[in-house]
Amino acid sequence: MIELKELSKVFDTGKGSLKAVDDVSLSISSGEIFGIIGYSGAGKSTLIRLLNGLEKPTSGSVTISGQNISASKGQDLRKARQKVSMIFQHFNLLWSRTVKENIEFPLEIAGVPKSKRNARVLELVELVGLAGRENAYPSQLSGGQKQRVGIARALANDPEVLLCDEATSALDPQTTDSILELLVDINKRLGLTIVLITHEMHVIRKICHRVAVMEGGRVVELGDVLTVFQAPQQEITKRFVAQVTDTEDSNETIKHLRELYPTGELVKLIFVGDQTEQPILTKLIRKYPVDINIVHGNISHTQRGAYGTLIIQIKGTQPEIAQALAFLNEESIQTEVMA
Ligand SMILES: Nc1ncnc2c1ncn2[C@@H]1O[C@H](COP(=O)(O)OP(=O)(O)OP(=O)(O)O)[C@@H](O)[C@H]1O
Repeated sequence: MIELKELSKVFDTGKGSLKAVDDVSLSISSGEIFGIIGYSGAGKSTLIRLLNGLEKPTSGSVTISGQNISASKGQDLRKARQKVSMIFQHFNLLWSRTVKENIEFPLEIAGVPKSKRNARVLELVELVGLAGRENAYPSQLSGGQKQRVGIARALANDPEVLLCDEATSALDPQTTDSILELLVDINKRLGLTIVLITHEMHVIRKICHRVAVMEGGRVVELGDVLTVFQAPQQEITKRFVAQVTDTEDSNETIKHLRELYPTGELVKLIFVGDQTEQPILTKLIRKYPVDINIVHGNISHTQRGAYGTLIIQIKGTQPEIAQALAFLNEESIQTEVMA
């Protein structure tokens, strides 16, 4: 569906040249929700502008549904860009137009006749949950409602790809969740391919199928969300994953427990997918004469299934503890004895 091949973008700054996107190759399947995460300056915005044809690559290519966007010009480029739509952090609505008129705008530009426009706008208003607010002005809407208008407007001309540029960064956590749910809903209902850029790992965890981590213009890690959360490879990915799993609390608790119980072992267990629903600890204490103390735990849900971490203290003799750990490994639970 989307194919990036050896894509690079170099900017000439006053102080020399700067590689904002550096040799990126990846492909995104039709119907996928693909996340790109990185800190400020990593090259995410430049990459997304290359995707919608607003920037020309210095080298490499962007192909969407078989059409090379980066090599197209004039009428061809306009046609190719119709397949791609975008929503923004600050919504980019027309303030002097109502909800209905904002959503209608891209239809007007595309030359859709007035009679057809009305029906399409009402359909979109319904789809994004704004029924009853058609005649309100953007200034009368909450942030979440403004983004719903942005989404409806982006969908007006039936794009194949929706690009989301930090689309929830200006929203509070609850509103963020409702917009993310809407994106998942339209992805499923319309089979729309979604590419989003963000610096927030919870956005990736909640809705993406796969994730690419960007640093210094390069994609340094790429994989299925569940795999990346379970076993991040790069330092930067570990930091992003820690945003949504580790808490200050757990470190404090471990330190505290170490002082309270100098004996035994503190072990971090990592569960993935179906394992999160199995009574593995019950089996363990029935089988081995060890005591288990649960110190900290959480389960997170991704679009690809659940994963969880649990920190336990195991008390018993050294051979008993070793047997218990071997049992957990046999059950395919990843274990990490904490120092
Ligand atoms: N038009 C431009 N001219 C010169 N340098 C640019 C231009 N656009 C981006 N850059 C530089 O390219 C690098 C990548 O910027 P980019 O905006 O793509 O990163 P980002 O990951 O989106 O960060 P942010 O979230 O802060 O926008 C930065 O060092 C930036 O200063």
